Amino acid sequence: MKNTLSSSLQVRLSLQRAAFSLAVDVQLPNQGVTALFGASGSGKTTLLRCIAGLDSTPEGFIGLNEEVWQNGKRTLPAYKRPIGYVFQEANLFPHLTAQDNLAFAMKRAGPDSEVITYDDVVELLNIKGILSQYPHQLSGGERQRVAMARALLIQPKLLLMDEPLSALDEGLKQDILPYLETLCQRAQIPILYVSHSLDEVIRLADHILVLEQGRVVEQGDTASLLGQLGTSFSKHQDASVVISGVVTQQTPEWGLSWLAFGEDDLNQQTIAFTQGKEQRGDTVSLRIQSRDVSLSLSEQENSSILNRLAGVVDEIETDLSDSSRVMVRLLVAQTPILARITALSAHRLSLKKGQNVIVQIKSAALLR
Ligand SMILES: Nc1ncnc2c1ncn2[C@@H]1O[C@H](COP(=O)(O)OP(=O)(O)OP(=O)(O)O)[C@@H](O)[C@H]1O
Repeated sequence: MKNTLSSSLQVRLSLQRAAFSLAVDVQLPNQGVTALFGASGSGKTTLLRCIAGLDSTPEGFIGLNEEVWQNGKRTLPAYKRPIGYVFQEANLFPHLTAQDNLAFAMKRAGPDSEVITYDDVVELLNIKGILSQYPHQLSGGERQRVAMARALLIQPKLLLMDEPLSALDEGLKQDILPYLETLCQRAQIPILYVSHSLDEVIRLADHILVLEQGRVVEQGDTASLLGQLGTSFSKHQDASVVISGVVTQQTPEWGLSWLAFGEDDLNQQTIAFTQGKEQRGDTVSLRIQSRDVSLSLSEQENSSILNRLAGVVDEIETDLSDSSRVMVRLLVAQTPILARITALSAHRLSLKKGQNVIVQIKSAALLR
């Protein structure tokens, strides 16, 4: 089934199921991770299942790059779609070892493309030592890593992940997230990733699609969506922005690295953060939580806060559910940063659009 389409995942679907209706018309990037975010019951799983061909929407259109999987006249059955699917539960065959579960997937692999080799998958997900085990002998996190390996060894052209970490406890989640991050960076295929966790979305997603009652209400690349007001993210208690830049300086004696960010070389600012494995010259993304940002009208020379950046107030949003707080969108070197402060402070500082302020960010609070 071939058609002339631009390079992307195109999904146009409508489905009515009792009181719930799904109506989606989106064109998603054909690379990187797109997070599907939204409240319980908003239709995230239903959308994935329709894309996979597990739920039927005869009128819809689904195409990836030049392949059409569904166009109203013809529908490619689920088992013929080159899709890897990772569910909340690993769903491995209980009577097969991890290795045999993988071998089963490899038999299903499409003949024409090798996304990733067996050795790479085993190394990437660090499962060499558990290949001879049966699923019941594995921990939840190990089972989920095998399930991810299995999904990749189908050599899919699209990977669907439906809350793959939600059944794991917090410790296991933190153990498995780095594998997932590497997988997302290394896999040269588009990934649709359903999650309720803003933390996971920020760490993994390049793009975000927000669903509400079966409709797409927000979408965009992660950094710009997080930097806007009036979205579900700016109202989130963990509202954050992500800034990317280059490490220009390191002071190991103080355990700090310095990141230069900004629109261009002439208009850059530098921010200190706790040193990790990064080297000078590396590109690094930092998450700044709005609650860790404070504002001042003048330089506080005697402050313990290292990061004191010149910024301009761009927009102020009142919090309808809590009149004691406001969210201020600032531009620092043309980069949006959000500050959640009290309404009283905003009043005392007479904050208004276009005002110059000093944006103070605690280095110790910055997250990689
Ligand atoms: N098999 C089904 N028959 C009837 N209604 C269904 C069926 N599966 C899901 N629904 C309904 O469709 C709506 C969307 O469900 P869906 O599972 O896609 O939401 P979701 O966003 O993935 O939710 P969650 O985050 O809780 O997993 C819900 O109202 C749900 O009750």
